Amino acid sequence: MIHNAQLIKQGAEAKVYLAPFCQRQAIIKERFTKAYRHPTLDKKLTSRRVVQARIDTPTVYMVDTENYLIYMEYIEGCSVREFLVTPEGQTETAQTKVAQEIGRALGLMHNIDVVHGDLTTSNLLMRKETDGSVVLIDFGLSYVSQLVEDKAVDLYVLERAFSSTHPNTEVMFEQILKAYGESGKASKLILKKLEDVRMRGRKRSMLG
Ligand SMILES: Nc1ncnc2c1ncn2[C@@H]1O[C@H](COP(=O)(O)OP(=O)(O)OP(=O)(O)O)[C@@H](O)[C@H]1O
Repeated sequence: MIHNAQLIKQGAEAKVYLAPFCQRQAIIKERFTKAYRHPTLDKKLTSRRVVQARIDTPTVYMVDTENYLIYMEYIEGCSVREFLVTPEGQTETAQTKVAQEIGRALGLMHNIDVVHGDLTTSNLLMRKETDGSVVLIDFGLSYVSQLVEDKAVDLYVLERAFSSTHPNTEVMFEQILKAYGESGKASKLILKKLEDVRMRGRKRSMLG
């Protein structure tokens, strides 16, 4: 039981709380499964890379390995998923701006060989204080890889999340890929690979 905590999400693998911590609001994530994988070598490498590359992610305040809790910065704002159902989120201007932010953030992340592993519009938050700049969250399935294929699959997972959750966002996703193509080192190669990954996805769904 966490003191004064407000449950904001009950998932299959974790509970997410909003709670006071050192005179501010913090997010506390409680995993039910075995201890956080965060302190393993791989996770340390991932988080160091992300911080060094100045990719915007919530600052981790504390990891309580005994109780499977991670304390992190509370990002005031909303997820891209929530934003896209607001009237403003359905305008072309707003979607273009957010798409550029997302594409740039993903380009930076892949530049440092971090593959997110679970890109969805719920894992992209928009910071209220900086007028909607995009913050990446939930690196629980992330890993370090230089492979073009892994990065292309990362993008494909997000593409599927867009097409299954947000109708009429094909143009927005194209804009994400355009911004991504302009910000990554090998991004043109990765975008080419994405076409193969899509084709495989289509074949698989045709086979049932
Ligand atoms: N640092 C944060 N600041 C603000 N809100 C957050 C933060 N971390 C998580 N949230 C909120 O809690 C939700 C769930 O968080 P998260 O994705 O980390 O949990 P999860 O249970 O692993 O979810 P998923 O089912 O997407 O894997 C987010 O979509 C977001 O609304």
